[in-house]
Amino acid sequence: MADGGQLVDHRNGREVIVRLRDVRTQFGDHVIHDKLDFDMFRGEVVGLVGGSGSGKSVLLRTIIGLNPARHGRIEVLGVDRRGLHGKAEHDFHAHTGVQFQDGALFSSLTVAENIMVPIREHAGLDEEAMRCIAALKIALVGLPADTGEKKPSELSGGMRKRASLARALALDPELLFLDEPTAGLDPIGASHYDELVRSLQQSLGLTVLMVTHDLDSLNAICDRVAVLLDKRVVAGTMDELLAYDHPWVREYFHGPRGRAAARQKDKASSDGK
Ligand SMILES: Nc1ncnc2c1ncn2[C@@H]1O[C@H](COP(=O)(O)OP(=O)(O)OP(=O)(O)O)[C@@H](O)[C@H]1O
Repeated sequence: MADGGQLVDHRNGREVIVRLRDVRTQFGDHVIHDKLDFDMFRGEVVGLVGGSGSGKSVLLRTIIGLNPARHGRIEVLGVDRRGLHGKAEHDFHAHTGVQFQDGALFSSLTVAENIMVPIREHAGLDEEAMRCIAALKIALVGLPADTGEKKPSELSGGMRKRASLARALALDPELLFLDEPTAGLDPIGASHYDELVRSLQQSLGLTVLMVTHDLDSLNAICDRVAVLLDKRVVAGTMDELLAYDHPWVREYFHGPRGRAAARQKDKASSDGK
């Protein structure tokens, strides 16, 4: 195994933007991650998969600093997470955007007001400028302009996901974390969301970590896949993981859903020729 939990070394001089070494997380006696290494390179989309309860959301929360690691080193954007407190931590959050599993929009606020929350907290702009930025982000994620005046409860599930993505992009982050963003969407809605993330990643130069159960998303937009296995990360391209011999990996990637997703990918690439 190469550095950072990689099956094959993909560094090739690329900038490591997230670097975890020997990380352990636990709740009481329940150890979730142990001796975990993980690297992410600038500009890539990494899908994070693993069995239910394997610790995907906890890993994401640990990287962004919402869950303290018991042991190990976590560097994000070249900064040691553990050394961040007060203003430095506050500034750090401006460089990262998060779309939580349930969207986590404030139900009493309109979509525009939701997007303005992080801007108000970090940028200190006047009301008019914040409204302009909110309108821009709403357009960026492909929502109609009048969505800004609506409450989250007035939106469809797919629109709420886009609204929550717009809020995650409010401060033009370098790093975007998405926790099961396509859960609950129908396959067409999910594939439109995937296309949106890919095009935003390319146009804005984002680095994206996406927790997912969705094999279609992995095939469609992820450059590499990180699998949580036995409390550690094993990361590689889809082809490298398909060749990796582990019971969970075999069942996940080579089971009926894995085969269907692979057929879909083959069809998409032959249609594109
Ligand atoms: N705040 C917490 N306190 C105690 N245990 C927790 C806490 N958060 C998560 N856990 C436990 O950590 C483990 C990993 O949880 P996590 O939510 O990361 O799993 P997951 O891989 O994202 O699962 P799923 O795919 O079902 O969403 C679970 O056993 C969960 O019960």
